[in-house]
Amino acid sequence: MPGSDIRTDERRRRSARRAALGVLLRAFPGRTTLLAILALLGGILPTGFALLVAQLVDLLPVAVTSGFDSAHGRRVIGTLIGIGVVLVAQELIRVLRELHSTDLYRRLDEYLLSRVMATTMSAPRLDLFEDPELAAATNRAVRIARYGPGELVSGLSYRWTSVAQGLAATALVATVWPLAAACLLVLWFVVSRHLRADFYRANPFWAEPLRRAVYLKRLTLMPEWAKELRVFGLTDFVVRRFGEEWSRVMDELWRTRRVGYRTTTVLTVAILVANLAVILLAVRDALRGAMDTASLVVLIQGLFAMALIAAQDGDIWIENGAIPVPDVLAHERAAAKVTPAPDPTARPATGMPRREIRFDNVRFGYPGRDRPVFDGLDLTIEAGRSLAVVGLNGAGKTTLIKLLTGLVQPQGGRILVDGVDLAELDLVSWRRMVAAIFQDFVRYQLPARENIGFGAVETLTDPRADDRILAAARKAGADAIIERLPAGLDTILSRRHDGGVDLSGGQWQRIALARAMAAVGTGARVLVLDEPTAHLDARAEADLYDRFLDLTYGLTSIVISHRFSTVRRADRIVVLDGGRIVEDGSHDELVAAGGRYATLFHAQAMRYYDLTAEAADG
Ligand SMILES: Nc1ncnc2c1ncn2[C@@H]1O[C@H](COP(=O)(O)OP(=O)(O)OP(=O)(O)O)[C@@H](O)[C@H]1O
Repeated sequence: MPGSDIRTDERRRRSARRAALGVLLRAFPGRTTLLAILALLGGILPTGFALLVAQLVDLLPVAVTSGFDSAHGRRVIGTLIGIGVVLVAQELIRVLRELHSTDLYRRLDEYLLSRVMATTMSAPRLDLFEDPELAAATNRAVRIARYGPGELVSGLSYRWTSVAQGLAATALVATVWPLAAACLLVLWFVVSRHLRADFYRANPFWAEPLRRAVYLKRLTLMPEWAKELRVFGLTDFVVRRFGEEWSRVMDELWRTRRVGYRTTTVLTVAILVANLAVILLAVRDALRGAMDTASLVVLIQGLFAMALIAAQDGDIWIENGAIPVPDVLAHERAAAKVTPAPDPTARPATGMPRREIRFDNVRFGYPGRDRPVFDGLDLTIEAGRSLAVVGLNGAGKTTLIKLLTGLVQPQGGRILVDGVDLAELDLVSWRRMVAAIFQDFVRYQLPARENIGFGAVETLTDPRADDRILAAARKAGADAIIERLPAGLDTILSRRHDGGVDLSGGQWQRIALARAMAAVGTGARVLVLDEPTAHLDARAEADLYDRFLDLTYGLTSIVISHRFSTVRRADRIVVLDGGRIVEDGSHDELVAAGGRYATLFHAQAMRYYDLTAEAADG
C-alpha cells in the first residue's frame, strides 16, 4: 500500500474514532462519563499508592529506632492503613469498571444495531436495496452486526485508564522535578503518536491478501459450498491457497512495520537515555543530601508509570468498534433521502379496491438500468376477479406486483385504486389490503404461529389469535402439517433451533398460503401469488394454484406463472411483453386468437405431453 493510501486510511480511521466517540457520548452521556470517572480513578489510585509507599520508605527507618508508639511509628501505621485502603479501592474500582464497561458494551452494540435496523425499516420502499448506491451503503451498514461495535467501550476503558495512570505519574514526577516531568511528557507523547501510526500501519484491515484469506476461510467453513468443494476435490487446494495468502499477509505486515522501525529505535533510545539521566541525576542529588529518599522513590516509580502514556492498550478494540460507525451514519443520511415525512393528508385505503386498480401509462425502470421495464403500461385490474399475468423471464411480472404494493414508485403515469392515486393513499393501510406470496417468500425461523400469523401481525396478541391462525391453516390445507408438529403452533420451523423442525418445499408453500389467508381474515382484498413454486412438480404447482383461486374466489386475485396449465383457470389472462400488455382475454379467447399466448401454450402443452408420454413408456 503506497504511503499516501496509508495516510488516507489513517485519516479515515481517525475520523471513524471521532465519530464513534461522538455517537457514544450523545447516546449515553451519563454512562460514558461514569466510565471516564472510573477510568480516571483507576489511573490515579496507583499514584496514591506510590506516594504512600514513598512515605513508608521515608518513615520506616526512624520508626524502627523510635518505636511504633512514637509519633513516627503512628504515622507508619497510618500509612499502612492508607496503603490497605488504596489497594481495596483499586480492586473495587477495577471490578466496577469491568461491570460498567461490559454493560455499556452491550448497550452500545444494541443501540447501533437498532439504529441500522430502524433506518433500514424506515424506508417504506425498496430503494435501500435496489438503488446501487443506496444498496452499497445499506450493505456496509448491515455489516456492523459482524463487528461488535461495543468493543469501542472496552477499548476506551483500557485506554483511558492507561492515559490517566500515565498522566498521574507525570504529576508525581512533577512534584519532585517539574522540568524532568515536562521533558519526559513531551517525549512520551511523541512516542505515543509514533506507536499509533505504527499501529495503523501494522493492522492491515486494508490488505488485499487478508481479504482473500478471509474469503478462502469462509469457503471452507460455510455449509452452502461444502458439497461443491468436496465433489471437485478443492479442499486441499483451498487450504493451501489460504496458507499462501496468510504468509502474504505476514510479509505485508512486516514490510509496513519496517517503514517506521528506525524512528522507533531512535525514540526508544531517547526515552531510555532521558529516564537514565533523570535517575542518575536524582541519585546524585540523593547522595549529596539534596533529595530525600521519599522523593527518590516517588520519582523512580513515577518515571516507570509514565510509560503508560504511550501504551496502546485497548487500541485494537477501539479500532474494531469504531470502524463501522461512519457507515451507520452514512446509511442514515442515505435513507433520509428516500424516507418521506409522514403525510397527514394521506387517505386510508380500508376496503379498497371496490371497483378496480388501474395502471395508467405507467413508466418504471430500475436505477442503474438503461431500459425501463415499463414504458406506458396500461392495465385495469377489476376488483373481485382473478387475473393471471403471463410473460417470459424478465418481462416485468414481479415488478408489476412491486408497483401495485407500493414497494417501488412509478417514474411516470399513475396507479389508481378506485380512482385515487396510490401515491395519495396511506401506504400502511393499503398494504393491509394486499397479501402477496412472492417467489422468494420468507421461511421465518420462528414458531409456526408467527409464520402464519404474520399475515395479520396486528392481531397476533389477540386472545383468539390461535383460532384465527388455525382457521387460516385449514383453508390453506396446512392444518395437517400443524397437527404433526411436535409442539403444534409453538414449533419453530427450523432445525437450527431446539425442538425445531424443517418443512419440505411443498409444506412451506402451504404455510405461506396460510399466511395470506390470515391476511384475508383481517380484511385483505387483493391476493397475489407470484410463482412461489420453485422445486414443485407440475401437479403440485397446479394444486397450489387451484387452491389459491378457490380460496380467493370473489376477491381480487393475481397469479403469475410460467405454466400455462396453471393459469388457464383465471377469469382473465394478460400477456406481458416488452413492458406492455400484448394480449388480454380468457384462456379460450387467447388460444382462439392464435397469438403469442396460443403459441407458448401449445409449445408447453406439447413438451408436457412428451414428458408424460416418456414417463408412461418408461
Ligand atoms: N432489483 C432490480 N434491480 C435491477 N434490475 C432489476 C431488479 N429486479 C428486476 N430487474 C430487472 O427488471 C426486469 C423485470 O424483472 P422482473 O423480475 O419484474 O421480471 P419477471 O417477469 O418477474 O421475471 P421472472 O419470470 O424471471 O421472475 C428484468 O430485466 C430484471 O433483470
